[in-house]
This record gives sequence, structure tokens and C-alpha cells, in this order.
Amino acid sequence: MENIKNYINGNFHNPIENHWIDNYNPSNGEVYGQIPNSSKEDVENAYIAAKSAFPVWSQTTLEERSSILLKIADLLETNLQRFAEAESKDNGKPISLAKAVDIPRAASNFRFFGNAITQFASESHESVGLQAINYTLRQPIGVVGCISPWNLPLYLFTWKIAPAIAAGNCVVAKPSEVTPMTAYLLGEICNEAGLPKGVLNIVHGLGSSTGQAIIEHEDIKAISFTGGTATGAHIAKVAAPMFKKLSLELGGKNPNIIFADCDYEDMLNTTVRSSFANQGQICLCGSRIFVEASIYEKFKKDFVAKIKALKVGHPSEETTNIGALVSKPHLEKVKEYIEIAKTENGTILCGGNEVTVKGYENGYYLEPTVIEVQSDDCRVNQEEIFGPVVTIMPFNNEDEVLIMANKVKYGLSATLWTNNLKRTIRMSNQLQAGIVWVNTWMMRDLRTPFGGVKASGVGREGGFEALRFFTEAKNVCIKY
Ligand SMILES: NC(=O)C1=CN([C@@H]2O[C@H](COP(=O)(O)OP(=O)(O)OC[C@H]3O[C@@H](n4cnc5c(N)ncnc54)[C@H](O)[C@@H]3O)[C@@H](O)[C@H]2O)C=CC1
Ligand SMILES: O=C(O)/C=C/C=C(\O)C(=O)O
Repeated sequence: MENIKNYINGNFHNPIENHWIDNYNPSNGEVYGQIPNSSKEDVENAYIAAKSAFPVWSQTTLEERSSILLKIADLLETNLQRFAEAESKDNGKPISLAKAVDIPRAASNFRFFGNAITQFASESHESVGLQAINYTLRQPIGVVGCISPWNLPLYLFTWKIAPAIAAGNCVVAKPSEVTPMTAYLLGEICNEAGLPKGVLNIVHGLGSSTGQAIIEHEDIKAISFTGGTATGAHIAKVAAPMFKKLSLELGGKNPNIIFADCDYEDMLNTTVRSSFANQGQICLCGSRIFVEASIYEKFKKDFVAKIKALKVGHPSEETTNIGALVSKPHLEKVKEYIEIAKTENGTILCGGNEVTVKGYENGYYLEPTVIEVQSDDCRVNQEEIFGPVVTIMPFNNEDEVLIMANKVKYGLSATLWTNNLKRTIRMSNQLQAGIVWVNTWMMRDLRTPFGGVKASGVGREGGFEALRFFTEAKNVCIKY
């Protein structure tokens, strides 16, 4: 059994109340370890450690902070294989993906913010004619909370932690209870890199107990959260009366809009990825595919052929394209949507069934599923499924597809395939999304603002936006 512990003040602890949760391996459905279900007292201990570390950490020079973050990045890279294996086992994702994307990006998060903090500057304003000068300080907030989901476990956990500590805060962090393993391993790396005790504290447990204790804590002054929209709404409700700073990165139901004038092969290969990467469990996946009518039948045939060729298999096999879904309840949720599609006159063009992988019969495997829908209003086209399921339907013109693209409650990302420059600009201006990719998908430059509009969230992560979130601006006005 691979049991894990809380990381508080640089040490590893069992939960005070000795409550534990089973940790499942999605590839075979077996319990392979236990994780703490931490209580309010554990969160309080984490908070006390963070609070004690803050006076020194917040005054540590930028060079010193930077060098520790860069060391963590190096150590993650040195331990790539171990972390990738752990991520794949905990989450069900193909090990090839964890090795190529998840763990390298976690290292990049630390390296990026280790460098960014040395370039972060604030503004000054000369009040001309009033003989005064203003300068703005950007001071760390204090103790902040970081709560992350299960789909990109270490990738998203570190996307929050790295800017928080780079900016001089101390952190109480909680990874998803469904995928806690790499966050646990990160504690060891932080100690080895020389991160002072208490700067980062990691408490494990359920959202309703451990997570709730973090968001309810009066002195945890900011919460950075990625996860479901309903959870985000709940966090906003709890945090608002305490005037906490909030960054909420929530769900998506992103349109992938394909015009006939695109580079067809590039579009086709990228659309396979944007539909099914990570078993479709990325908030940025293009789960609603709209195709210009003149190429619809050709696209349908070519796309379905490519999807049928994807290999669903054990995550440890290098040839696997689609691994296991993260949990049994999640598999059941996704299957339910496939049934809903049938009642809505959707046509299952391929997939739709569970897959039995030899030797791993109890794993949570599902075929990548393409559903042709009759209308953009149906539930499978409106609700976040967050699994290997996409819908496709044709459109006739730009105005029509723009209306359909925007007619959902979400507004995270949109992908546009076209070589028409004027159309690109027109549509990018009007798409209701925080991120628009044109002729690409999930190309990430960590300096850019990242986040959504409408029910996809509040605030932006990435680059200096994240450093601004994790600091308070204080203006100083001096009359001379
Ligand atoms: N990145 C994204 O956009 C994600 C979207 N989702 C969507 O949300 C749906 C539900 O998935 P869940 O695993 O239930 O996501 P969730 O939103 O419940 O979990 C995300 C994180 O929030 C924590 N959490 C839950 N309740 C909390 C509370 N009351 N206070 C503080 N923290 C809390 C969880 O423990 C986890 O660490 C998915 O089916 C999917 O549609 C889920 C995960 C990631
Ligand atoms: O690349 C990023 O910074 C983020 C990617 C994905 C998510 O945030 C998500 O799936 O929640």
C-alpha cells in the first residue's frame, strides 16, 4: 500500500483525527493506498506553519526565492520518470502524456515563476503640477490557499503554488483527493531544494472537509481554485463575506469552429488531440465541433476514421492513446451523457461503449465517442461532460456559428480554423471566451493571461497576472 501524509512545516504527518480515504488506481479499479481526510485542526496546523514562515519568506530576496524555485524545477526534471509513473498510476492518463506534458509543465511552472519574479515591477505616477510622486508597492498577501483538481494534478497544483510562493506568500494547498500522489511527492522535492519550512504546506482530504476548512479560514486571505463550476460558485459564496481575493478557473464547453478554408490535415490532427487528449478531461478541450457545411461530410468520415484508430489501453503502455478515466463515478457520469444523447436523437458515430482491457478488467476505460447532434441546444451540447465525448454538427455561415458558439453558459476557450484574416479578427473579437486559439490548440505561452468568462470563472492566471493576484497593491503618495 502506498499511503501518503500531510506535508506541514517541512515534515510529514498523519491526520490528527486519523481519518483516511482510499486511493484508487483507475487503470485496474484497485485501492492502492490511503490518503488523509484532514480536519479543521490539520488545516489550522498548516496555517500556523505558514503564518510563522511568512515574516522571513516575504523578506527573502528575489534572487534567493528565484534560485529555490529553479532548483525545484531542476529536481522535478531529474525525477521525471518517477513523477510520470506516479501521475499515470494515480490518474489513469497514459504515461507518455505524463512524461511529455504533465511533469515537464510542472517543472516549467516553477522555472517560469522563478524567473518572472525577478522581472516583476510596479508602477510609479508623477502627479504633475501637484508636486507629488506616487509609487505602488506590490506586497505579498500573507497566507493563501491553493485548491486544485484531478485532471492535470501536478500541472495545475504547481501552476498556483509557484506564483504564490514566488510573490512571497506562504501557502496552504490541497490537491484533489482523487489524485493526491504527485503533490505528496512534491513535498520531498521542496525539502531537497531548500524551501524553508512552512512556506508550502500540503493538506490532503475531501473538498467537503479539508477544502471547506481552507475556504472558511478567516486568515487565509486569498483562494486560487481550479475545478467544477458548482464548486467555484460555492467557494465564492463562502469567501465573499470575508472579502477574500478569489481566482476561479472553472469548467468549459468550448467550441471548435472549422471553416472550409483551413489547412485541413493540420486541423484534423489537432482536432483529434483537442477532443480526446487526457481522455477529454481538460477544461480546454474543444468538445463542441462545428464544421462548415461544404466540408462536413468529408470531415465526418475522416475524423471518425482517425478516432476509431486510437488505442484505448493500459496507461503504462507507450502505444496507448486513451488511458482510463479518473474514477468510477466519473466514468458513470460520462456514460450517462452518452445515454442522454440517444434520447435527444443524437447519432453515435463511433464509440459509446466501455472497453475491457485484458488483465485490467475493472479499470475505467471508455471508447472515444463522437456524437452527431441535431441541434446546438441539446444537453450534450450545453453541459460539461469532461470526458472522451465530442459533438459535431454543420453550420452554414459565420453569423450562425458565432451565435451557436456563444450560446452556452461557459466561456473558457474557443478554437478557430480558418485562413481568412478578416474573419479571424472579426470572430476573435466576438467569441465569448477568455482564450481564442486560431489554427492551433493549447499552445501555451506562460506569460499570457489564462482564464474564462461567464460560468468559466473569475480572474486570470499566468504571467504577471498571477503575480498581481498573489500580491496587494499599496499606493504611496509623497508630496515634495
Ligand atoms: N479543470 C476543470 O475545469 C475541472 C472541471 N471539473 C468539472 O467538475 C466536475 C466535478 O468534478 P469534481 O472532482 O467533483 O471537481 P471539484 O470542483 O469538486 O474538485 C476540485 C477541487 O475542489 C475541491 N473541493 C470540492 N469541494 C470543495 C469545497 N466545498 N471547498 C473547497 N474545496 C472543495 C476538491 O477536493 C478538489 O480539490 C467534473 O465532472 C467536471 O465537469 C472537474 C475537475 C477539473
Ligand atoms: O495550461 C494551463 O495553464 C491550464 C490547462 C488546463 C486547465 O486549467 C484545466 O483543465 O483545468
